[in-house]
Amino acid sequence: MFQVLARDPSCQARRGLMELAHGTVETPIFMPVGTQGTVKTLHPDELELLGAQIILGNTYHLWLRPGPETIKEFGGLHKFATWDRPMLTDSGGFQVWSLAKLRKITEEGVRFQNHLDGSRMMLTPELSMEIQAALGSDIAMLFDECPPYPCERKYAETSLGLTTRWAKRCKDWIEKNQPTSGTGIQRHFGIVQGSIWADLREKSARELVELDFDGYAIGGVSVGEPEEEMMRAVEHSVPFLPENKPRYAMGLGTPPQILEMIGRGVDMFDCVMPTRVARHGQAFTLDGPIHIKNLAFERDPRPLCESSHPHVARFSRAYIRHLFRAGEILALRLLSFHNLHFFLRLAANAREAISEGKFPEFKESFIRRYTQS
Ligand SMILES: CNc1nc2cc3c(cc2[nH]1)N=C(N)NC3
Repeated sequence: MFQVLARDPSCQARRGLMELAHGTVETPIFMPVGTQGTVKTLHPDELELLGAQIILGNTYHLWLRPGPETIKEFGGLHKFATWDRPMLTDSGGFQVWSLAKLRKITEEGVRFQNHLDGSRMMLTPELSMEIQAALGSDIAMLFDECPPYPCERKYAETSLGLTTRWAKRCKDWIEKNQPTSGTGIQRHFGIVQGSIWADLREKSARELVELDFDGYAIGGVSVGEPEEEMMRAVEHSVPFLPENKPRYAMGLGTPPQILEMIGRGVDMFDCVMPTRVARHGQAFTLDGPIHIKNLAFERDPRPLCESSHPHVARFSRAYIRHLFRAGEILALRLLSFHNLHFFLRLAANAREAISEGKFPEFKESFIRRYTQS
């Protein structure tokens, strides 16, 4: 399922290939987030034009609406959304934590109030696996418990025990029901927890590796902790994860954070930032982010960035600023397209640099230029 093609000689960065049911994914990879079955404002053809290899969907959102029955009737999420490349679905653990109200965590699962209509619901490891099988994603995330940041050590310790026991229940469900779901074998990734404690991160990683999954995510990061805590959580987890399996840092991050993580041996990333900040007028450039509403761009004839995709580079900053201030939907689409292209190119350039054995130099020069302005 995963093959390491090249390792940078002076850091932990590696280049790899993931063979999935809907195609091959090169790593390091950035995965656009398509929470409700769409990457906001963009058509699947545009995602292909961007070179997106794999996108994310969310079990929690799609379970609540339109519901797994509808999606199953269309043959799974790929057919429903007409996206025929790989998809990864998150398990709902984090979304219940971050979105639902009145959460109650029990050994059985998480009881909560649906954030759409307030109805009481219960998500369990088995149900999360069942929903993801119905979605037919290429990679399904295990159902985990996400400790808030900050939290007491005791809480983190108890929580990671629950995450491991839930991982075992997911594994039992998979072995009993291995969903080929008509769209080929679905892979499953465990999620390492343990919050900010190195020994708990090690314990969580070892327990998940013992259960043996197709890949491993580092969870409990990008939940409001300081950047150095995020880096340490990865440094304390990666050494206990198998070299020959993909590693996925969930929910992050900025371009510099992604490069720092690649240098620490992380292969996969997802973040809503590129598309979310686009809807607020922020565009990423090699000289750092710009806010298109800024008066400075009123007559600026240049494209958003020198590395912009032709699909967007044909428009001046002045024109996009006008559209954005006029509330034109095209502004949101152009900025979303541009920002995703920026993140996808960052990953593609990182892959090249790793193959050339020059990743540290690439990382340093990118971050220097990106942060100097
Ligand atoms: C935006 N930050 C973020 N941190 C995350 C952490 C997790 C996650 C999603 C995240 N997104 N999904 C999980 N199932 N568990 C851990």
